[in-house]
Amino acid sequence: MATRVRPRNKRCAVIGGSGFLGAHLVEKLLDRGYSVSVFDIRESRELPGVTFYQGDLCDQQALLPALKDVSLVFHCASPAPGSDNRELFERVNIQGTRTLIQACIEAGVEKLVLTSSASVVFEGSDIKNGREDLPYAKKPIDYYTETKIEQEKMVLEACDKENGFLTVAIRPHGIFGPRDPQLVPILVDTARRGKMKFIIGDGTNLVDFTFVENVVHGHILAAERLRPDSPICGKPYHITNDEPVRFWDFMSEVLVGLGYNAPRYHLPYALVYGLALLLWLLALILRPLVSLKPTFTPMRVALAGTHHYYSCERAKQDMGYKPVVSLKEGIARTVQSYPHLRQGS
Ligand SMILES: NC(=O)C1=CN([C@@H]2O[C@H](COP(=O)(O)OP(=O)(O)OC[C@H]3O[C@@H](n4cnc5c(N)ncnc54)[C@H](O)[C@@H]3O)[C@@H](O)[C@H]2O)C=CC1
Ligand SMILES: CC(C)CCC[C@@H](C)[C@H]1CC[C@H]2C3=C(CC[C@]12C)[C@@]1(C)CCC(=O)C[C@@H]1CC3
Repeated sequence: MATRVRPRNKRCAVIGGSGFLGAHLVEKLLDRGYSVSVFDIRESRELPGVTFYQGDLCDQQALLPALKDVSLVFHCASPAPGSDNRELFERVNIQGTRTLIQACIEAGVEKLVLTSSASVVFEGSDIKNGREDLPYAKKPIDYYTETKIEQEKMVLEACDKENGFLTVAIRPHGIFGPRDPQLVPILVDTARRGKMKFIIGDGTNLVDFTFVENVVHGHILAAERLRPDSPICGKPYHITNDEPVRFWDFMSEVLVGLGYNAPRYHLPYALVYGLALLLWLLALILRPLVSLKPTFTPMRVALAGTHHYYSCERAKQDMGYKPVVSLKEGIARTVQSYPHLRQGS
């Protein structure tokens, strides 16, 4: 029997495809008839239609086989944002992205879709309905944000219609959903250690939390709309649930859904932020002797106590984006997917 050869424009690669977002993206791409190469430093679960390449993004020779005969690349690899390893962020997010762009050009890839972050404009103070024309953070709040800014600039500047290499950046915010390794697990761990009793600030700050399937939907729309005549070339796009929610209502809904108490007592934002900063400094000073991992980092406190929600009007206009799963439904599906994190299990 003759094997069906998939057209080149249905072959794509997902860099970081073993991760939370990457794996959801791979599953949706398969549903839509793509064949997928996954490139990741970590192994992923085997799926029909997926060829897995294990390697480091910073190694061009390792990347090239994964990009062979591929016209579309999604780049969603990054070190975990919670780390404070500057060298690792610079190596993977900056040097690795530069290497990936060179490898894409060498392999004849036509389109590159970057997973950036709405946090590239966040400096720790309120952002309400922020649009994509906000300037990049001048004082990024951590190394993750600092290197995500450089990464996004590099990818957007590489957009070259004349030579047939098109790029776009998707900026999601607060991704959550089944198999997320950070938001729900960190929240539950904090609750289990009895530290989720307090609301930082007055609890009215609005935030975007975006269900993973909406983020995937935004990536695929961008990839399919990315053509030389399209307005999206070389631009960043916010992708959110378009339903800003009070940070503490969201946390409470997840906690209560899993059988834990919602936080009740208020603490002043400035006090908690100051303490988090002190702890962070202490951890830095003591690093040669002992490894301290504070739960309440300055970044987490800033995210928990300020407004940060973004407009996705541009994505609606230029690519017809509309969330496919509501916040309510997303929370219900997420809570259901973590039976092992329920209170008492
Ligand atoms: N989780 C969130 O709330 C948000 C995430 N993002 C971005 O979305 C992307 C995906 O994030 P998640 O899926 O949450 O993270 P994740 O940690 O689950 O996935 C990242 C993947 O990148 C891989 N990776 C790391 N270093 C690598 C290297 N040197 N070479 C090859 N692969 C490497 C990891 O092994 C992992 O599988 C990242 O770019 C992140 O900055 C943006 C906004 C919010
Ligand atoms: C201990 C509690 C005060 C907070 C627990 C939940 C947090 C772990 C998460 C709440 C907002 C999340 C978030 C991110 C990571 C996880 C949270 C801090 C990002 C920093 C992930 C990477 C990004 O690009 C931006 C995200 C913003 C929201």
